Amino acid sequence: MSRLATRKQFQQWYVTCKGPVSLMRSQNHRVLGQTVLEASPFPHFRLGEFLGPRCVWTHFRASTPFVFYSTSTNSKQTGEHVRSDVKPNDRAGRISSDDFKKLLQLAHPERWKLSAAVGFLAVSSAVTMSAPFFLGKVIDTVYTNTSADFSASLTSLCIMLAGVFLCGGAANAARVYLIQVSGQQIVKNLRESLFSSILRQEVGFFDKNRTGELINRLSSDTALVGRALTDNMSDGLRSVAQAGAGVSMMFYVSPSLATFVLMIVPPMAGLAVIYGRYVRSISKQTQDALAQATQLAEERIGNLRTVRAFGKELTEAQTYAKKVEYVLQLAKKEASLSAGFFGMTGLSGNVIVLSVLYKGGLLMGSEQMTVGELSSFLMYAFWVGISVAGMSSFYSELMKGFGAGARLWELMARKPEFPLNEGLVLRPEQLKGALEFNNVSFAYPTRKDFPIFKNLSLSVPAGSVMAVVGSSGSGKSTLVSLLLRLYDPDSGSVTIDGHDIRSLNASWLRCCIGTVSQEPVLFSCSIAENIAYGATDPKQLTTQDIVRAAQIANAHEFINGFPKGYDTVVGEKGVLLSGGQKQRVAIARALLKNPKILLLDEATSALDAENEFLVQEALERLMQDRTVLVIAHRLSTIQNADAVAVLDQQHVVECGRHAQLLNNQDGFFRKLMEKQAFLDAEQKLALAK
Ligand SMILES: Nc1ncnc2c1ncn2[C@@H]1O[C@H](COP(=O)(O)OP(=O)(O)OP(=O)(O)O)[C@@H](O)[C@H]1O
Repeated sequence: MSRLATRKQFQQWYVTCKGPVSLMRSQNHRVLGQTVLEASPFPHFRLGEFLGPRCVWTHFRASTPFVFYSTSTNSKQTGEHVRSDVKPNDRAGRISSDDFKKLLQLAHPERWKLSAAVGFLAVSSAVTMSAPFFLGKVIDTVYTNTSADFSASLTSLCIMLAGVFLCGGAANAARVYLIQVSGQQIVKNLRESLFSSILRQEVGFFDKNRTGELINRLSSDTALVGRALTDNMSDGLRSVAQAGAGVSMMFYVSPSLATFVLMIVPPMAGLAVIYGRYVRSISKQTQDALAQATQLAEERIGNLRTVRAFGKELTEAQTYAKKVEYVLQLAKKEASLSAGFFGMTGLSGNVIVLSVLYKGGLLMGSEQMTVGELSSFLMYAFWVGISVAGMSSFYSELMKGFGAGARLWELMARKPEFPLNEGLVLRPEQLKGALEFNNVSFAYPTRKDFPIFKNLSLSVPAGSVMAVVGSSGSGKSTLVSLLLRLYDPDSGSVTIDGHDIRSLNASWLRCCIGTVSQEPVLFSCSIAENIAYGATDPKQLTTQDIVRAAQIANAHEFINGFPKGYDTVVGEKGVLLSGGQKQRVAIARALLKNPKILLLDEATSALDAENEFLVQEALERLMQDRTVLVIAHRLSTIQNADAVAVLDQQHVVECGRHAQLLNNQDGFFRKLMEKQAFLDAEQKLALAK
């Protein structure tokens, strides 16, 4: 979470957006105020005008795409019309000593390889920079051709030079190898710790952050940091060393020609740098636009079934076409600017060479320079030009690395709101499974102004089955999330056998609770692997264990019906299985977990009669001897439960046995059942027709 400490920093952040926006100020997750801007300041306004100086965390919601940019740092953030957490990176473009330290720490385990690489770099650069001098000597030897043993001295000079070049080549190869291996090692370490840091975060974090953005940090930001530390650092060092050595050698070979060159090069190089920066900013815009198009494509392809079901292929294709058209326009602009840039740099390079030849020719005419010296000088000028160009790209790549690094440190340092593996672990015989919600009030972190529960209390005795009913959106699934401690209540407590779950070890707690949801998610691997996922230690499992679980879950037969049996791969999210089959695999998975507490979310979508029977039978077997909280949609589940809790108006309005609740003529449950019965009758009528 980045802190926007002073008003001055705020003042420099601007927003462009065509539609209404709302800005929310909060501190320590408490909303301090909200400003809704309907239309007046658009399309361009300054954040500082609307937000106070002590605002440390700002939520921004807009109805159309928006862009944030800072005039002070020239950095920018874009977004779609969905909500976004604004974290302007005021440090963009500036390197703090802390950032530098962190980068160095990252390189520390690879210090020996990197030091060796720097040694090889020194050797290869020395060879590269001595080459023009000795080549000049060769040219002079050939040109003057006066001595009697001309052939012998030329041969020995060339053999010596070939040996030196061979050493230079070998040193360069060793440098490249060591740098690349260390870079990959650093990226690997970074990815490992970032991935485990992401997995440790609480579920609320994933409500606020987009998956695509996190994946991007994992794949490209880590690669950028690795490259900045290794390839860029090595290329940068080489450029600096070669530019320094080149300029010195130019002065050594001909001080007057070197002074002349240094008078014309800096202004031209300055112009090229300014122009290059402009080209880079356009290129950044193209990248941003491309990222938006890719994001759209990713989401629509990932949810192709929904697109198809709504017949939106054409609309989506047109939306995508508009986005890529925008990318094309920017790319054309970039192309013409780049064309100008490269044309100009090529021309200026030739102008410099021409000037050196002209001035060098004059010096040769007055016998102040030999042909070999002029050749050496030209080669040094060429190397200096290449090294200076390398230094400018080194700087921009290093900045990119620092920017990516800052985003990674932030994520890696983030402490999850609930630690995963701390707290009390009960002994197996201590765990009975009695559940209790005591005066629980709760609102989701992303919607603090929309309470889901107010002083809700509910008690589920150990070993009993509690059915939870209520209209859609009344908070049934939220009860399950609180029990799994995916979120913490704002007030009140949730207890298991009298222990507040906040005091229990969260990993252990989740091992004691089995869940089967309406739409179970399977992973894209084999059926056997999906079932084994439920076991605490899958390595201890035998094939018989998996088959037995599948048999109890009524899944064995259909699995055996597949040509590859238990090795059948189920596709992304289990898309290659039917709804009923997925549920039975999920039940087998839960059976292997053998939990004391079971949280079930019955499927609302009707299965065919046979599947319904098989799933129901499997569920009944799974429920035996456990405390069960079931979000019930079937009358039979409600009738067979030990108690039924009815959720409405943010709390439990009724709780008791099915028959008892039905007897209450004005009760919410009775009305719900009447409505349900009415719906059922209508469904039967529709089927009969
Ligand atoms: N991650 C979330 N962030 C913010 N709000 C949420 C989140 N998940 C659910 N909600 C909101 O919380 C409320 C209760 O949702 P919940 O899923 O618990 O209801 P439900 O009774 O299970 O509904 P249904 O029967 O339709 O599945 C809804 O208004 C929903 O929009």
